Amino acid sequence: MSPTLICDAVEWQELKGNVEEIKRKHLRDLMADVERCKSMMVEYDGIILDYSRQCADQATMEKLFKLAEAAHLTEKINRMYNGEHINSTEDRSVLHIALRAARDSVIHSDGRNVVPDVWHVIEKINDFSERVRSGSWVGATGKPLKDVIAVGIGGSFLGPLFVHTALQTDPEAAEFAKGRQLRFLANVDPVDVARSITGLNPETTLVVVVSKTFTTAETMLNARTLREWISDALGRQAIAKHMVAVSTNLKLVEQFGIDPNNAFAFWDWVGGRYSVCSAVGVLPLSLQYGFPIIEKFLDGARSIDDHFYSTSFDKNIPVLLGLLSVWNVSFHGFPARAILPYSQALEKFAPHIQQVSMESNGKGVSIDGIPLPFETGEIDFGEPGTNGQHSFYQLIHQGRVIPCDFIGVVKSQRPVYLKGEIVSNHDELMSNFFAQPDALAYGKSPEQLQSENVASHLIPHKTFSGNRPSLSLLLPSLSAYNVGQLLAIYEHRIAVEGFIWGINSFDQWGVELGKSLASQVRKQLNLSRISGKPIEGFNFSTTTLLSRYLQADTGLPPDSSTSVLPKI
Ligand SMILES: O=P(O)(O)OC[C@H]1O[C@H](O)[C@H](O)[C@@H](O)[C@@H]1O
Repeated sequence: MSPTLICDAVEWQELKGNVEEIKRKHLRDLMADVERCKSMMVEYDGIILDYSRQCADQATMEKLFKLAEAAHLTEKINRMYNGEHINSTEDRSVLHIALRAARDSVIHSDGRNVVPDVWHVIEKINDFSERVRSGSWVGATGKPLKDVIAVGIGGSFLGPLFVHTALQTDPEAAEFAKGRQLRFLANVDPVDVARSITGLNPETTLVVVVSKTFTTAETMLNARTLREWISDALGRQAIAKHMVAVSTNLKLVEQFGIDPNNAFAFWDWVGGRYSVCSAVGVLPLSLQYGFPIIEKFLDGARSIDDHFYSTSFDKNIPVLLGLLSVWNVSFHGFPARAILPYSQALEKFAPHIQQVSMESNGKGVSIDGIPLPFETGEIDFGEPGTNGQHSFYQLIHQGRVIPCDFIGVVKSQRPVYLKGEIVSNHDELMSNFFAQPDALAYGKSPEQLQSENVASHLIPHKTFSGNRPSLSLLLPSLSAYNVGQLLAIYEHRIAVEGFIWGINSFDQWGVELGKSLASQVRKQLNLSRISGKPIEGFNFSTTTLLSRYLQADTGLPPDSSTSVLPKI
């Protein structure tokens, strides 16, 4: 494929022209065209995508599909599914689809069919989680392990947290989780350690250390801290019963002191932020809910993998979503995207997508290393509706234009109805899901306000310009299967955006610089605390702040020969 930039393609220029036309139209008028709206609704496997409230028309869509062809989208998707090294800067394939592939499918990476490897680990998780859950695997003092702390950060944390939070209130999953707890320890802040162990007994706790590299500073210090917490209470030999690991680096797992038999592997062709369907998510989630529930989650993701691979662009939900994001960022110039699930169970969805999207697509050069003359990625943020409505929606309605993803669920996980109320509680929630997109699209004109006899000095304040784009995704329910579908839709959408922009969505060099500067600070803190060495090699600003920091009492005993665990 040629190393030219997509913005030089005639198809890109065509869209530049189209956006000027679209800007002259108001969504109010676009929404009046029923044929247009019909063409902007697709359904697959129970999920409906309605993108009729995008500032776009059928001509835009045709041009976006042409842009996709110009960007060789189909070839790029095929190269991903064929296990080619599309993550070229790390010389790796990108095969999270293999993590949820059917047992009999064949997916190659470097000449090897990886599906049997995947299923070998799945079987091991199934077996281990069942032993822990049934009480046949017990802790060092013979007690069943009913609580799990998953230690990990970034991709080794956010996806599993999102899925866990979504399943916690699913009636079927909750039934299987009775009497068990799953907690996460991500931040290296000792306060997070204190929170994660408060109320837990080491005798009945299993710690799962999750790290692709097994070198991440935060995770390793937290893992050492929990190792200390267990051995302090139960002795060093208890580690074998109370700590297991998920990693691609099984050598380091063993060096840490975890029995290699209790390590669950994954592979370098799984990116951290795309790893929730590997042992990273499947192990802690199976410990909590049992593997049969998590298998449904994998099935849901697989359904979308098949759809993404084989469906034409005009009916392909992840492709449509990805193209619309490119349209909003690169042609309309909208820098952000709000993710607004009308479901409290999806409260950790936006934080997960923040990593998947911003770590994948926040890049400054093309995959061939050419500086980009256009912006990539978007600023993702979000909160469940209706909470967001009482927080930042003011800005979305009358301030800056932010394309919104409204995500709704037809059937509540926990229906409630109060006698005498005109609607059920879920209907009340969903009234907002259906109303907000129109409020954004149509707005409210000064003429409407005048006809309502609004005082003239308030008219500018109460006017809504409208013409603010959104799209709606309606899921039938929020079962493990649907959660898997939602995850895969966003994973592939984000890949589509990167494929169109011509960047590498699967590396993350931008996280390295801060890490290496932190290690210089760590060395300085050690030298200053232990031997009173002066601060050297930092600028005026950092030197001043470090001096202030070092002057204060740490709250720790001066003698560093004993460990101190959080007081709880
Ligand atoms: O799983 P680990 O190797 O511990 O990595 C955890 C995280 O580390 C870094 O911050 C990367 O940018 C993330 O993509 C990754 O998920």
